[in-house]
Amino acid sequence: MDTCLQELTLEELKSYAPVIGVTDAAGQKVGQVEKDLLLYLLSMSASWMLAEIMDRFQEAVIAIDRHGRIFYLNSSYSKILGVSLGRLIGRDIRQVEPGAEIINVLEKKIPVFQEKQYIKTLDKYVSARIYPLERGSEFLGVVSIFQDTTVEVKLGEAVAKANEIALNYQRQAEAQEQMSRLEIIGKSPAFMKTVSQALIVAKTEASVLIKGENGAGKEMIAKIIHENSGRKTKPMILVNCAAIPENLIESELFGYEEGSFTGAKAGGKMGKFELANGGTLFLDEIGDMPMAMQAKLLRVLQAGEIEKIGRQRNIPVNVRLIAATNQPLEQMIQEKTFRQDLYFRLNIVEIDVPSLKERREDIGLLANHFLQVYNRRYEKKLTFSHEVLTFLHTYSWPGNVRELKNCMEYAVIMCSGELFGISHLPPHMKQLVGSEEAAGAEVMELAGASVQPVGQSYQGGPLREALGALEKKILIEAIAQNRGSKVRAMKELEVSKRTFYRKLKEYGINGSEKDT
Ligand SMILES: Nc1ncnc2c1ncn2[C@@H]1O[C@H](COP(=O)(O)OP(=O)(O)OP(=O)(O)O)[C@@H](O)[C@H]1O
Repeated sequence: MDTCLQELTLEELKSYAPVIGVTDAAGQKVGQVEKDLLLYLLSMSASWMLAEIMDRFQEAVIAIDRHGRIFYLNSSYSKILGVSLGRLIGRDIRQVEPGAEIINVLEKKIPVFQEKQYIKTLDKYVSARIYPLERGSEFLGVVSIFQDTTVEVKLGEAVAKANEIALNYQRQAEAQEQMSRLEIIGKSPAFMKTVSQALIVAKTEASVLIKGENGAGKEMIAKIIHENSGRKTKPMILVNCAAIPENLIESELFGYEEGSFTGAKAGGKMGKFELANGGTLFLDEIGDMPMAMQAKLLRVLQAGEIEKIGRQRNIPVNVRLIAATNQPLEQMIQEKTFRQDLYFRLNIVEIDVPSLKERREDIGLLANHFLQVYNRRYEKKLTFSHEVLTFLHTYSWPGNVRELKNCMEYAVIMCSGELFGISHLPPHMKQLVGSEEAAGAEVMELAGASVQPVGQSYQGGPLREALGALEKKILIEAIAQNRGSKVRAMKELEVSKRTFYRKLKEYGINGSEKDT
């Protein structure tokens, strides 16, 4: 039978007689051809066409049969992997590319899509789609189609890096701005990292546990968090857990109703939780909170409401909690003096404030700042002598920034001239000048030393004022000798908590607002 070959499909061709007559476009017989030869030629031309098409793809294609033998590769495969096709056809994929994902698909027969796969030997990234090849229920092999995404990935990484740098820069600028607004001094990387962490956590509602030595600036960091949070228009209330007698802590925190106990104030009393409602409650020296109180605090944090003494119904409160400590709470948990459940509730985010000796770059800045502050306050014009500056940089500062601040105030008060020399340092520092202890050693033995008379002669004026000035100096010095710990200074001076904190407030020592 004569036929027009272009119109035949392979399937139709198979049903034809072994010899097929061939006509031209006008229907004229032009010759004949054997069916088998025609079938062969057609199958060749089909696979040749397919290969031609596949070679136009930018994606690399590799196909293996069910035994793992490579039977097809397109030219992008050889370009991306830098291998010649001839060397790979017929080889076992397990030997060519051991560990390749295509081997997993061969074994599991489940498709795999990989976004960013790194090929170490080529230093290239590829994204791949790997499918099992099936005809009906028969498994034939696997095809993997992948793309070289190295340029995109590296570009993406460069953009991410640039963004990170820009973000860091922005964070640093933000940190600087906040620091100057709140008069917080520092430039050391360690301190700047702490400030940056505070700014990040400020935007969240997470409870924060601030750790650091006495006087290192934990309260300052708490202020940064509050001032940069959504609660900044509401109060930040400070509670120094160490300064409140154990029997008063509950009424301080939760308040009481009028007439709820003998001695209760008329009209009752608002507790710190109520005062901080909508804002932030800063619990300083949380390690000093008695165990019974820890349990009550935990209950409040879990329930979001307080039990006011003498009141029937609980009061809902919305308070963000920031706690601070210089004590090893983890060890206290082991010793059963601090509740583990409370620790986890408080320590959603932990921020460490570095001690001053861990950031000596900040000493000069801080010393200068405080000298200017007290020069203005006491109307003086003190400048540092060379020896004092050297000493300040080598001293170990066990009381951290607070000790440095007190030292500056002491010198400005004591110095009658304009040059701040060694003789104007507090006695416990003066005696270290030139000694090895000044150079980084802890002044442990001074912690228990008795307070020395400060040795300033009477300079005129009423006795009441002269005694007041002397009392203030003694308080400052006692705190400095106790490495900034007010609690220890108070015990050493053998005065009641009430008197001690009233005097601190009276003389404006160390921000009396936290000493509730
Ligand atoms: N970076 C700083 N810049 C300026 N002043 C600072 C800085 N750090 C701390 N201070 C000042 O030092 C004193 C002690 O700081 P702060 O009360 O924040 O320390 P603390 O770690 O909370 O102390 P404590 O352990 O006694 O609670 C405060 O008067 C504070 O104003």
